[in-house]
Amino acid sequence: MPSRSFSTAYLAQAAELAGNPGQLAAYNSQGHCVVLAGPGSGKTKTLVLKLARILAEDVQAPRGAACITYSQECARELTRRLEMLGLREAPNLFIGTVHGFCLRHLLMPYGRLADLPIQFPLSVASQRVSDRLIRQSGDELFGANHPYKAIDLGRHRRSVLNRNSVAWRSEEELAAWAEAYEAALRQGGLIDYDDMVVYGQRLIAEHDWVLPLVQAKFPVLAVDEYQDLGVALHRIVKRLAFDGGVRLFAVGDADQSIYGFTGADGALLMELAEREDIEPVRLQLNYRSGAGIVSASEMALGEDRGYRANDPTRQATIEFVLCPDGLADQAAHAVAQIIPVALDSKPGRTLGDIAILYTDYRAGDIVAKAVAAGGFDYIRVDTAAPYRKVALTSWVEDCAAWCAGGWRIARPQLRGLIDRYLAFHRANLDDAQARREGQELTALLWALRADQQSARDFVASLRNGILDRLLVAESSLADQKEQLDRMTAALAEGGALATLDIASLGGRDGSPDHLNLLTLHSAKGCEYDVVIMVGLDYGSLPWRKLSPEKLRESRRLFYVGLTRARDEVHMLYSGFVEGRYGPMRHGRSPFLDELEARMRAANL
Ligand SMILES: Nc1ncnc2c1ncn2[C@@H]1O[C@H](COP(=O)(O)OP(=O)(O)OP(=O)(O)O)[C@@H](O)[C@H]1O
Repeated sequence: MPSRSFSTAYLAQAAELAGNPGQLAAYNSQGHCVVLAGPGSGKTKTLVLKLARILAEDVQAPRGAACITYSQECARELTRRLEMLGLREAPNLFIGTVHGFCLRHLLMPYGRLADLPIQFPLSVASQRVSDRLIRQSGDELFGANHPYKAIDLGRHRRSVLNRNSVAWRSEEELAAWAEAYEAALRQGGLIDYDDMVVYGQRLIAEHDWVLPLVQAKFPVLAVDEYQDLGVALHRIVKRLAFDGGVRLFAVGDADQSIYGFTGADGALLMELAEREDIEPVRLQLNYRSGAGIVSASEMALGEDRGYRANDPTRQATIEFVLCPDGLADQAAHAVAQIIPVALDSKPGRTLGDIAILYTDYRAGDIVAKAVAAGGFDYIRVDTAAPYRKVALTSWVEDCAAWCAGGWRIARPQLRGLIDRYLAFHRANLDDAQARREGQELTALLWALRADQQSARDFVASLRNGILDRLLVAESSLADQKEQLDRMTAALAEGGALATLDIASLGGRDGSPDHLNLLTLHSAKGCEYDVVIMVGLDYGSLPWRKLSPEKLRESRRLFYVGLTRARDEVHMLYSGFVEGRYGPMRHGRSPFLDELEARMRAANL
């Protein structure tokens, strides 16, 4: 057990690992370690504790660690959990997405020296500009209404890194489109999100001198959700760890790999775990779900992984519900029947403990309408959400949480908010400047504390007070400014979030008073008492006529949904999906047929 000074929260959590030999082995590991484990097995918990321990025992400031993950939601969860242990974003602790790491810690410091063929200072294309250039370059090459899809363009760029290879040319149209789009970006002096990782990889692969510089700053690299990170990051990790002497601690679950369309591949995690110089650790206990849900989820996956519930006596509810009149009927049933009963059946359970999961934002629109008609407030996470979570919008939400009362219990911590704010300044601030900026932010947030205030006024004050000035000075934040502008527009009179108050803005990642509406993809990494999955019809999940690989990925998506639940899973279906020309009656999802048959055979 650790020797240096640790917070009480750390000691309490670390003590919990003592009962789990796998977690303990990972926690005590001395070199590179990869934790492979199923849902709810405490991978993220082990990762944050191990990182805290390494930082206290093995690494001296100003050296530190980089902790990276795939999405902004996961990065925020990591930030939250590390803060609870007393660790927060700092010059020697990076907590964020792979894109943020590549931009801030590879391309910005070393890209110019390496003479990368991109323009410095770096300027990141906003989503709007990037979408426009993709569309224009495609139309110019192939004419309007061409059959090629932007999603495939992205996958090709992310997954084939060698532009001189046969693989790059094997999809000739996508290669030509990528080259035209990138030329248009460069003409505007811009890079996009994929460029960050692709050029980050190139920098690391082609310039040996970068390795000791990264290693000097970050002798430790922790990666969460490894299965989602794709081939470019995999190469960055391998080069840093096995050529650059960076110590690696990675966790992931290939069965939860659901981003194949972005080029991610669960096999990369397995490849890593099979190396001789890595200590692999497997975790079997599921702390999250009741035993019935653990068994059912393995049946849904169609694989026997040997996972067990930590508490085999805990009750679980799993039900299949036919709602014959389509998705709106399913949503109405969830609102009128399932949610009221779920709220009543466990003392202290709130709306925040319940989630409705669906396949895409169109289904989200139908669900949101039914939920609003039922009089419930909700938080919605999908592509139709009024703004995307990027580091800046997440930070604004966390400032709101602090001002709305979080300051009383240091959740989030003010120091963490200041350090994240300083990290938005791409130019290195000297100590005096950093202190001044920190003092200014503190004074502003202190003045904005209020238990009740409109979110619109709060965001306007934050922008007028400090943010707009920052955004004018930092062109590399253009993509993030776009999302902040969308947040501002949604909060304006007549906007989708016009009535939001500061506490709800701060609680958009989870609030006891709001039901959670999410796509199955966004639910990754989350947990709820009660999970209601809607749209489980053939043609929706899975789509029909999928390739075997895409069908496997759909099954994993179904598995991710099921495994979010602690106590109850309700699976709703109608037996048809709405098509362009009316209902298409292909029956319910074959995943449900299989699962129900297996559960019956096992007497579950
Ligand atoms: N040793 C332990 N003792 C008690 N509770 C634990 C232990 N390890 C993890 N937990 C709890 O189990 C739950 C799941 O943990 P965590 O989120 O770290 O799992 P995960 O493996 O990252 O899950 P997923 O892959 O589904 O996102 C959390 O509520 C966590 O606090």
